[in-house]
Amino acid sequence: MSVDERERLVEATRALTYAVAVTDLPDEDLAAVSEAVDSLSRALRKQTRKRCVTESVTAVVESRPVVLDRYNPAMIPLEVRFPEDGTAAATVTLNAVHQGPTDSVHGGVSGLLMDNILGILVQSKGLLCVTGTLSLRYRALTPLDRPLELRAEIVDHSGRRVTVTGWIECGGVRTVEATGVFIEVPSR
Ligand SMILES: CCCCCCCC(=O)SCCNC(=O)CCNC(=O)[C@H](O)C(C)(C)COP(=O)(O)OP(=O)(O)OC[C@H]1O[C@@H](n2cnc3c(N)ncnc32)[C@H](O)[C@@H]1OP(=O)(O)O
Repeated sequence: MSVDERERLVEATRALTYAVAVTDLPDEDLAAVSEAVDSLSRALRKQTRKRCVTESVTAVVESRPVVLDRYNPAMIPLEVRFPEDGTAAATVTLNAVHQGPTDSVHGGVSGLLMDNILGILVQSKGLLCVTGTLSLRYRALTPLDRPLELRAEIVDHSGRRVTVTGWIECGGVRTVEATGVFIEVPSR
């Protein structure tokens, strides 16, 4: 499968996930849809790989911007920009698929976004790290269906520890603040 065709399939699957999350069809109509979806799963499983397609670390260091989780329909694709000031930035809009409290983003999903943008900033500097600690402060509910601005900046690098802070803002209101301690690991 070419990469473009894979991306198209992933996009179509995300659209399907959204449709499943919000459909209000009666039960009698859902049975036929379930059968069709099962049949698609069977068709795709005729040939499988062990793990999802991901960006290589080299691509992350060299390409600007980089798109995270482009090929995994269960994850949130994030186009990350790297401004001249050394930070990382991204804009994303979430929908009912990632709903937590009414009309708001699930807190764990905000944590995922923060881990990803903080982590990719560290990797963009050529540092191979894993998340050691991620702390989150939820200052306000993060709305669904509105553009969210994500930001990350490195505040300290001592020994193997890289400390990164970041936040999510919506309409100028900061809803989530994060601090991550990333630990350098030997390259495998
Ligand atoms: C591609 C897009 C970006 C993706 C971003 C997403 C990244 C992730 O989610 S990674 C997955 C989640 N993280 C993990 O699974 C990590 C699991 N943990 C581990 O592998 C290990 O505990 C690891 C590597 C963090 C530390 O183990 P180890 O290599 O033995 O380190 P260790 O010798 O104990 O400590 C090394 C240094 O790190 C510090 N450290 C270790 N663990 C932590 C921690 N959890 N928090 C803060 N500091 C820590 C130590 O204090 C020590 O500091 P110093 O050098 O200043 O004395």
